[in-house]
Amino acid sequence: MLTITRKLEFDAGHRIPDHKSQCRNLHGHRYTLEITLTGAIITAEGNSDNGMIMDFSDVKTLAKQHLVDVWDHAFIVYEKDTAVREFLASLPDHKTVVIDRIPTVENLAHVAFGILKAAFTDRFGTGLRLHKLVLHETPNCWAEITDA
Ligand SMILES: Nc1nc2c(c(=O)[nH]1)N=C([C@H](O)[C@H](O)COP(=O)(O)OP(=O)(O)OP(=O)(O)O)CN2
Ligand SMILES: [Zn+2]
Repeated sequence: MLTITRKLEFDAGHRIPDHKSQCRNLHGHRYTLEITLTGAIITAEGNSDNGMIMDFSDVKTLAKQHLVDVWDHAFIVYEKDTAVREFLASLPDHKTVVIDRIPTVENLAHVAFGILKAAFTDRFGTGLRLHKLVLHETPNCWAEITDA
């Protein structure tokens, strides 16, 4: 299978409320996101995308629009983490993203995959689709999710 991969980075805060150790504290990461796409190579003479599955700059634009700019410098909080949600709500104009699961790297990868799958699927009528997403929480810890 032929794939292309675009890497992007963003910063976000989170906590894992039930964690046995340090991760129950409010803290943040510089996340690294790798988006792997597959699809037919575009063949359209004279077209800027000719010979590409998708222009890397367009991958970046779409990923920023749907995910990266939404999560960058946000605090990502579990909807049932009431104490933190109330605290964040008390801060004027705070950028908060509420998700329906604990923001572990596994769950963030799952949520990100759903968002980006919808954004990329068959955008050009070439069978374009999100094949794989890798989300690094630290240089040593990451989750990978592949289209079933
Ligand atoms: N399976 C998971 N385990 C842990 C997660 C997670 O999302 N999924 N998250 C954390 C912490 O939030 C943190 O992101 C990881 O902290 P840590 O283990 O300290 O990672 P480091 O890379 O900084 O570890 P070093 O020992 O310094 O290499 C914890 N567990
Ligand atoms: Zn963490």
